[in-house]
Amino acid sequence: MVAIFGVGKVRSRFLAGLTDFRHPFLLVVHPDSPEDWMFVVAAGRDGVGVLYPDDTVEERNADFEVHDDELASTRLEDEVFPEETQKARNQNSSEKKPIVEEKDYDSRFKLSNGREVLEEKAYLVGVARKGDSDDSYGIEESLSELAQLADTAGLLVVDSTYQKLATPHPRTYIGSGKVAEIKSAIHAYDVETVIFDDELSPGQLRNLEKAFGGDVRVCDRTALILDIFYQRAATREAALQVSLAQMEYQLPRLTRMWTHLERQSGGQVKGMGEKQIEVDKRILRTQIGTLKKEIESVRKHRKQYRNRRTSVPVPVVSLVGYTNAGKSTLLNRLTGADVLAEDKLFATLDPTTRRVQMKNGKEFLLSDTVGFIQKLPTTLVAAFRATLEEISESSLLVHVVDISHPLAEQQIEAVDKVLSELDASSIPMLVVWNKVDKASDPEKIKMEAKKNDVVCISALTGEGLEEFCNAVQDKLKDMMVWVEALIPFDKGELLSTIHRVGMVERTEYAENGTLVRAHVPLRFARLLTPMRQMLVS
Ligand SMILES: Nc1nc2c(ncn2[C@@H]2O[C@H](COP(=O)(O)OP(=O)(O)OP(=O)(O)O)[C@@H](O)[C@H]2O)c(=O)[nH]1
Ligand SMILES: [Mg+2]
Repeated sequence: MVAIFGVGKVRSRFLAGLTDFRHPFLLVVHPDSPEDWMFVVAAGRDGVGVLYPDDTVEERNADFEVHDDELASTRLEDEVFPEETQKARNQNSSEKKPIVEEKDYDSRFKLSNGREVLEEKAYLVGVARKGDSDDSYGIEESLSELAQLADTAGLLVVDSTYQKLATPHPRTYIGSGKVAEIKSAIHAYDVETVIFDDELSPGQLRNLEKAFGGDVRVCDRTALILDIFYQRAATREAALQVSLAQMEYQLPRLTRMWTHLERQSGGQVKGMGEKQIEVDKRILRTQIGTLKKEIESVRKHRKQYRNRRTSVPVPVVSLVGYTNAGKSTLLNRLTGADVLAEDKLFATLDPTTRRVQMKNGKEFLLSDTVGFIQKLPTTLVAAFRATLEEISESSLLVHVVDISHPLAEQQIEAVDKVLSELDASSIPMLVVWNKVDKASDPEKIKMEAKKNDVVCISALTGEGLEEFCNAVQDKLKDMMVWVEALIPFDKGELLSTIHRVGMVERTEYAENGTLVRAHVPLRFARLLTPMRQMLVS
């Protein structure tokens, strides 16, 4: 039997993510002798690590640094594992001494966007599949997006390369000639991290690290996106979802950590690897189970909240679209909300819903959601199911497109693909071309938009926003039903709700109430059934 004693943050050169060296860890102690901690398990982007008290200090110094002084300033973990963190604090408050000494690579940390990040040199590698259709993201565009992701994660991209292949190499993803070429580039640029544009298998990751040798780390697009999500998760729900996605990604990759450790220690830990991998996997599976349960309870809570909200018949409109398309800017512009909007990928992780009040008194709820990207890791889509349910239960989707982007068409396709994965393709959709102010030929774009039943806007300058709200109303009206009802005079509030959420065509005062003819949301029409019957009788 073991007891999970502390939760905090860990710094590790190969366990932690590329740039943000802080990852949650669990300190597992023996209940009979709590001073003898048994092991620390830490979930970092490059694997899940386990550190034992018997490990030599050299080994720990090489790969694992734990800073218990960071426990005091942990925000995310406070929210993820509040109780455990508290216990860890109590445990550590008496002896503030770090387990291992601080290493000198602190000098390599830089401040970026108010965060402490290590600007590592990264080299990007992609594979162009022979026979891929021309209308998908091209390899150069995909690599330039990968560079943007790397930049968002705080890395310094020094160069990139790609290879045309019919199918990726099963052992090393790229051919041996390309491996040699990258190896030279690693030496020439002093590269610390090589990032592949597609998800690599655990075996490919291992073989590539071996081939590049030294301290060079290999990671893939999925790990990079997971790291960005990890850096940006600011709420408990987002943190839970990202942790789950990270752990599911790491589970099959656990072996890598052990081979790495064996290599680092010159084979001293050989033999214990196999057994420990099983222990580690079991711990990780238990953790995954706990996280799933927590996320399920968040999902239930969210559903209850949604049900409560839908009892008020205001339609919910969700903004969907490629990352960086301008969804949050549009929400802010229309509602005066203060959602973070910036020129970085995945600025928004949590849905924010605000009421939009139009000039004519009509209103709807507008929800901002997490952006999509091509090659979106499936583990992330699965982990973010609770958040994304917001989308699948809305009355209308507004697909925000950055029309000034050279690959706008491919981005639209990528978004449609994710929406169909979420079973949301059947929800009515309004397409909005945003950033028209930035387009090279705005007039041409606007003409094109008219032909395609698309609204052109600039969330930044405010151009086209009235037209946008009218288009939303028109779409919502298409989903309403026609009712004629006699509302008794003592139900005045019902009449004002009809005006607020429906489209009133006519009202007439009769002897025993107000006669209303209007388009109203279906749910609301049901509420009016007795008053509709009054009219018939
Ligand atoms: N020129 C121009 N820039 C815009 C417009 N709308 C948004 N932007 C900029 O585009 C960048 C991304 O905007 P966000 O609103 O954060 O995009 P988002 O779709 O919410 O992105 P994620 O949250 O990452 O999915 C910001 O730098 C905005 O200032 C626009 O209409 N014109
Ligand atoms: Mg956003």
